[in-house]
Amino acid sequence: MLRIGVIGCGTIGTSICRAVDDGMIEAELVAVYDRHTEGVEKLKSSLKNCRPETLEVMEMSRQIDLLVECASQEAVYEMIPVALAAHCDVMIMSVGALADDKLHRTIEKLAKDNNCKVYLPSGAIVGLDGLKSAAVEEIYSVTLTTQKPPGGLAGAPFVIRNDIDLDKITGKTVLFEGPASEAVSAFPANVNVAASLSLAGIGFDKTKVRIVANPALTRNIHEITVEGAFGEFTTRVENIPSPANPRSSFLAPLSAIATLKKIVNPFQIGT
Ligand SMILES: NC(=O)C1=CN([C@@H]2O[C@H](COP(=O)(O)OP(=O)(O)OC[C@H]3O[C@@H](n4cnc5c(N)ncnc54)[C@H](OP(=O)(O)O)[C@@H]3O)[C@@H](O)[C@H]2O)C=CC1
Ligand SMILES: O=C([O-])CC(=O)C(=O)O
Repeated sequence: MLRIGVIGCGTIGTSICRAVDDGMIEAELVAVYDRHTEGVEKLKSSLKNCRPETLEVMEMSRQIDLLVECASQEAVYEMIPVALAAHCDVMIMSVGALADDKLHRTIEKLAKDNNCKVYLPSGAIVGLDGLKSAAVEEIYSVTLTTQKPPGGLAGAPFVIRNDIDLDKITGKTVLFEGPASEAVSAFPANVNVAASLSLAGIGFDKTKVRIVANPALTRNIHEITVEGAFGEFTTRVENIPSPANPRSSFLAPLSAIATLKKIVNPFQIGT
């Protein structure tokens, strides 16, 4: 059975561990880790069947087949190279870290040298399947417009740096417009999806991102428009925010669980 370790015991990590615990994913949950000991203990005590150890990445990687990162972009730098060097496959949720070309190339080389896979779930967006197919031929443009209730953008470096008082926003306001390369560091906990889009399509510099604070919303909306030799498509998802972390949409942990189910399933459905 696939042996997994989970880094980050927050919203997504907890959902993944519970899905393994409930038998929804046929895997063994060997270890978990978070920089907050109380988060780890809370998660472990909520599990009915699994008894994971608490292990740091080096020790964890010796005992698992797949490391699941659901912590932060910083954790991708710290832990993914370590796991790949120890011959573990990896799944990355904080995909925005891969906008750093040096890190991207390091991860790609380690994965190839150690014969490992790097899984990037679709996360909170829909349409990556179509984009991947379309990208076989020329893509002319990819645009992501993300709208969140202002509270869902709290703590973003862009908001802090520009001294934006999110409580004072009374109407739909465009906060950011620019390339995905800038968006993922300006809003590291909000538009990791822009990184997945960039990697599946035309790269971080050409993928355009617009981030909108909209106090009229209770949902996180991601709208994607792709134009290319194939024609044009638009997808729009209205995501219910995760109750424990309004920055992350509920679809994100579901996507992580679906990816793990795909890894252990002999049938590989979809592009
Ligand atoms: N690809 C996608 O579509 C999506 C990606 N995401 C990303 O997935 C990641 C997880 O999201 P979510 O579960 O909602 O986040 P949470 O904040 O709920 O949980 C993350 C946990 O990991 C901890 N953590 C962060 N960095 C480290 C580290 N270097 N070492 C150990 N522990 C660490 C956090 O601590 P602390 O609170 O101190 O940071 C926190 O306890 C985030 O980066 C998020 O932006 C989220 C939604 C969609
Ligand atoms: O969950 C979402 O809506 C998207 C998100 O936070 C991210 O991509 O980082």
